[in-house]
Amino acid sequence: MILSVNYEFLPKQRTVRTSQVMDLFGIDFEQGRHVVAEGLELPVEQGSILCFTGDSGSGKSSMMRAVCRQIEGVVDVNALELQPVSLIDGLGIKVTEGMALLASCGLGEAHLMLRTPAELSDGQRYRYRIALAISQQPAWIVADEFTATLDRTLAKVIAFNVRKICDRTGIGFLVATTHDDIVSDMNPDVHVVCRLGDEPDVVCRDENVKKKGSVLAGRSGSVKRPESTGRILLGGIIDRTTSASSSM
Ligand SMILES: Nc1ncnc2c1ncn2[C@@H]1O[C@H](COP(=O)(O)OP(=O)(O)OP(=O)(O)O)[C@@H](O)[C@H]1O
Repeated sequence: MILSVNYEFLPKQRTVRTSQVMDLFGIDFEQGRHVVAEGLELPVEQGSILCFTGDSGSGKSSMMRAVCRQIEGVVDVNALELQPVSLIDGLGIKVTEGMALLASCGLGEAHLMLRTPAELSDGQRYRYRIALAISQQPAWIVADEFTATLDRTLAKVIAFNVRKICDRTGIGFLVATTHDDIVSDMNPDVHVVCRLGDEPDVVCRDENVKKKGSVLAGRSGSVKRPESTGRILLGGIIDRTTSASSSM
């Protein structure tokens, strides 16, 4: 897939104040565009994970939106409508499958499964959105601000589980985050590093592996497990996820 993403410099609405700013910075009406990417080649394959990282404003969301315009069957976790029913009811799948899925998204405790989305914390609600998106088994799930509302240990666990779910179900993921600490746990097929004022870098997992001559490349069972957190509840998530994997 070839991506070109750019925005016109000039304001949509011209006012006296916008003209003054343009004068002050020497911007005239013919002048340029803000280029995020120009003719960037991105290998987008069904069932893969593309992870966009970079500073705020570097173009992660813009790039993801551009990819979404060229693929089909996309569910956006941030656009999902949450019904005022318990989490386990809202998924609309078998109870055992629902429990396993919620556990893999860090919602493995019974008292959480029985709550409605409105009764969750922001971070819990985000995790529920991911579970809900997965329950719909779309071709692609897009998650902007991925794990931004989560503590970093939990974020890494969720990233690790997303990799496993991708490998197991064939659902593709497009995720964007300023926190690149999740990249090693998620082990994306394509890592797009967006840069302020420069073209993004594209790092492909297979190429990476080839370059390093490593055996990390396998599509399953090769993902590095996050280090033990020592937190009982998080440990529970990992344990439950392990047993959940077989039923999904
Ligand atoms: N509709 C638009 N029109 C003009 N410029 C835009 C538009 N959307 C985004 N931009 C600009 O493109 C650049 C990249 O924005 P984008 O939202 O893709 O960044 P981001 O890396 O996702 O940032 P953040 O982490 O803060 O969400 C920014 O400078 C932004 O101002």
